[in-house]
Formats: sequence, C-alpha cells, structure tokens
Amino acid sequence: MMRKIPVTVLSGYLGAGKTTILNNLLSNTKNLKIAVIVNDMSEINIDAELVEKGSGISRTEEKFVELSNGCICCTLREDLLIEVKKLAEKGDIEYIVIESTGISEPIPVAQTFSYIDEELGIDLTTVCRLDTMVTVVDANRFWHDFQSGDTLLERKEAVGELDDRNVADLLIDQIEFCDVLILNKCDLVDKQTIEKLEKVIRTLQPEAKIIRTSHGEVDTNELLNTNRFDFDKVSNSAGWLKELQLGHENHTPETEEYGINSFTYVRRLPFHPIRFKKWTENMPKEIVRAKGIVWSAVHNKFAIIMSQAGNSVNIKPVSYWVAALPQHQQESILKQNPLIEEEWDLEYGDRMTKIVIIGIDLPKEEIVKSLDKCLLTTDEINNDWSLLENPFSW
Ligand SMILES: Nc1nc2c(ncn2[C@@H]2O[C@H](COP(=O)(O)OP(=O)(O)OP(=O)(O)O)[C@@H](O)[C@H]2O)c(=O)[nH]1
Repeated sequence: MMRKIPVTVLSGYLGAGKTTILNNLLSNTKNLKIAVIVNDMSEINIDAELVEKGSGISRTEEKFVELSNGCICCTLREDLLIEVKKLAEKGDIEYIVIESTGISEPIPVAQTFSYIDEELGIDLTTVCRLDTMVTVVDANRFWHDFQSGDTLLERKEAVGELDDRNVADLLIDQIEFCDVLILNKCDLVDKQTIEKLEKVIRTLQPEAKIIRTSHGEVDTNELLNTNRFDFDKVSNSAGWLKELQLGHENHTPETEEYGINSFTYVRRLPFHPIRFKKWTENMPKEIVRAKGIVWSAVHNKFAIIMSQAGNSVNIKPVSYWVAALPQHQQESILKQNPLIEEEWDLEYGDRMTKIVIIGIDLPKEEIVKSLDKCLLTTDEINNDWSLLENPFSW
C-alpha cells in the first residue's frame, strides 16, 4: 500500500506570522521533500515569493502550488483537492504544508482531507493523512482585532460583497479548531500580557498544544509528523463545548488566575425574544466568548444557537427541538440519545437554554440576574406565547 503523505495546515489571521513560520520550517527541513501550497488572496501572491526567497531551497526539491484569487475554505476547495491529488500521485513528495489565507476557516480545510468529495469523486483520505492543524495567533494584535467589532468587508479583506464575517468570529474559529496553537510575536508583548492571553486562549481551547514564539521560531517537530490530528477530537476541543459537556450548572474551574473563568447558564423556561435580543445587544464587556442553545418563546419548534465572540453576536435557528417532532420520531431519537432522555422535561421535553460564558472578571451574579430578567414572567407564561413579537428576521 502507498504511504500516505502527511499534511500540516497553517491557519491564522492576516499578518499573524504564517509565512515567517513557514520560512523557518523550510530552512530547518532541507532533507525532507516538502510541497508547499500557498493560498494568497492578493493577485501577485507575495507569499509564494517570500517562501521561495526565504527558504533558499531549490525548486527541484520544493513544489509550490499557488492557489490564486480565492481562499482555501470556500471558492478554491476544488482547486485544493485537485492540486493535492496531483502532488500525491507524482510520488516524490514526502510532506505537504498548506499555508491557508488569513481569512480562511480551518474546518472546511480539515474536511477536505477527512471526507471523500462526492462531487469531484476525489478521496484524499487514500493518499494523504492530515497530521497537524496549526493556528497562529498574533499575541500583539489579538485583543485589538478581537474587540474591534470590524467585519472583513470593512477591512477590505472579504472574499466578496456577501462575505459578512466578523474578524472576531474568524479568530475564534481558528482558535477553537486546532491541534497546535502558536502564540507568535511574543517579543512585542510584556510577559504578564502573554501569560494572561495564554490563559484566555487555554480556556477557549483546552486541548491544543500552545507554543509561544518570537519571529516564528518553532521546533519543526511541533509542526510536522506530530500525529496530533483527529477530526472528532478537534471538533470537540472548544472550551465552550467542554464546559457544556461537563453539565455542571455552576461549574467553576479550580484556578481562576488572572480572573479568567467560565460558567454555564441553564434554565428550563423560555426567553422573551425581545428582551433576550436586547440583552445580546448590550452584553457585559467582561464576556470574551459565549455560546450555547437558546429557547425563545416564539420559536417553540426549533432550538436557537447563540454565538458571541468579542463584539460579534450571531443568533440563528439550529435544529428542531425533539419535543416538536412527531411522536414516533421522538421515540427513536430518545432511544439513540440517552442523554436527551435523561434531561427530558414532562411538559417541555428537551426545550431549555444552556449558554456557556467565558470571560475575564465575570460579574457572574449580575449576568445571571440580567439573563433571568429575559425569561418569561409567570404572567407571560400563562398567556399565549405565540402572540409575542418575533424580533429576528427568520
Ligand atoms: N516583531 C515580530 N514581527 C514578526 C514576528 N513574526 C512575523 N513578524 C512580522 O510580521 C509581518 C507579517 O508576518 P507574515 O509571516 O508575513 O504573516 P502572515 O500570517 O503570513 O501574513 P498573511 O500572509 O498576510 O496572512 C512580517 O513583517 C513579519 O516580519 C514576530 O514574532 N515578531
């Protein structure tokens, strides 16, 4: 059987230091035949030039595949698939490193290597093995970018006019889906700031290996052939998800260094949709990350997902409540999911709100009180909920 080519993917926001890390890596692995796939948004593909010059490795040993005018995660997924397959079939490549654009999300890239693409009929899992998903974070710019509230469009970094992603959402996606997280540019930040940032990132991403670097200098063994990647494991590695799975209503981590803490807000009553929406528009500034399932009184059929990062809040329907499904479906779902059955309420079924809140110096009691004020009052519970106004566009 053909040996599968290991693949490392470098993600990270624009300017975090991906190219610098790649250059260091290439100059330290001169005996390994590495193919580099560089995906740059700009027309001149500056990254590829830098890689070439910086590494000093000849073209015979290196293969550069530049994917132009798009980003790996969406428009050029097809290109990526085809390029990787071509490289693998050539047979003289020992390793593939992909530097994704600063605005690409890691999950679709990982999916490209984990599942067969039905449309193109390409199955990379037979020729490649995703080895490590690396996310590079700029320790100096992180808080500035995270709290900016900017969208990619405002920064002229979007894929197109319809790309409404927020910088904070992108940063959180990259942090929450990785095996190795490089906290780069530590030379520009004082030690205490780095310690605190690392603790926050550790809370957002409890599983990944965190490595502090300056000028992208990192031991190659931390990036290549680490065998760290596992799709299910990394999909469940986000801090908010771990906290949710713990299932303790008032769970508090043992260490609260730097005031970083988290808790889960759980209620079995619905929110008044307008009051809840208002709450999300004025969230306490101490909250860094909040995510969870919400039960809104005008949306009794489907659960809503609320995801906040920095100044960005997304609220949208996610799936039907099991209790809103026909009886026979309910029964088969409950049979397969003892956890849902365990939490089943005789009147409301699986409808409930569970929000994980992660932050710094969180005024927990105040937050809980303000959220409780969004719940339906006893009077409201006794009235017809369907008459409540729906403030959302869906
Ligand atoms: N002071 C300092 N500067 C750094 C460090 N790492 C990278 N830089 C500089 O930061 C700038 C951006 O670095 P790149 O490696 O190009 O970042 P990138 O993530 O590849 O950027 P994009 O391709 O635009 O997404 C360059 O000018 C680097 O020289 C670091 O650790 N400390």
